[in-house]
Amino acid sequence: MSAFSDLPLVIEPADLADRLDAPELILVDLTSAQRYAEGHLPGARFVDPRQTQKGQSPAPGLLPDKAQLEALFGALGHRPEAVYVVYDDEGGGWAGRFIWLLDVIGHPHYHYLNGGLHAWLAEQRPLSQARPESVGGPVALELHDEPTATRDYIESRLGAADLAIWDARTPAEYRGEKALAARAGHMPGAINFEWTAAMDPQRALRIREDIAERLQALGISADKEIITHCQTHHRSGFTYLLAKALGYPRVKGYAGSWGEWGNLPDTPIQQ
Ligand SMILES: O=S(=O)([O-])[S-]
Repeated sequence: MSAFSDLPLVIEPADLADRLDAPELILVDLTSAQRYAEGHLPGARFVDPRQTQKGQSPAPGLLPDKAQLEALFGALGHRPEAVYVVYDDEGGGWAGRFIWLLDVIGHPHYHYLNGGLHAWLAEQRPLSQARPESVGGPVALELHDEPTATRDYIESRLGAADLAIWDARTPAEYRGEKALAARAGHMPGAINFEWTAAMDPQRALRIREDIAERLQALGISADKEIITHCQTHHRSGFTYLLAKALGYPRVKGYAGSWGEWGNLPDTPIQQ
């Protein structure tokens, strides 16, 4: 049995500190190369957030090629019994996107460190500059479609009573006042709740304690299928993670996000 078996998806620094030596742990740092070099959680392996995206215009947030993912997870020492704990230094965008990737590869054992590096440092916990060795070559992976919404899937579901499209961008992007694509605005019926509004700056960017009620009041609720997006499915990595952490049963990330939707000529858009 794993040392992490009894823990919820979102864990606290003390939970992790007690388990840093667990053999099944793969601790993943999704900050930046510079931040990682300055000091990271002991034993953490750095993943450049760019490795989690395809990186090609106009929709850089699409899933990387399978071979890239097999190399990435091989280097991390991926194995069926591994338990991933992921963190970043921005309140959960890249960490959440990595959790979406774990769902895509069908790996169920993972946790998000609430507040990430900020929460760890706020508790004066130690950092390390030691870099764990890369573990090995590519591992064979099977990719799953269910965690991901495509443009066609979203168009087939628009207007459904049991659908909530969670737009994690800023209100200005949502309203079309700020354009990061050829066409600006939002998907018909989408609900705007910007990702940072779910973080508590007074508690080292941990998830706000009243988040369940706030989302429920907006109609982003557990009885709906949730499809979340931003510009490149980076900010919505966090909202994807959050919906899962709240126990919502049907959650998808739109990897194409606004980079795809807003650059297509014929997708329906509201302002
Ligand atoms: O993907 S993004 O909206 O954070 S640029």
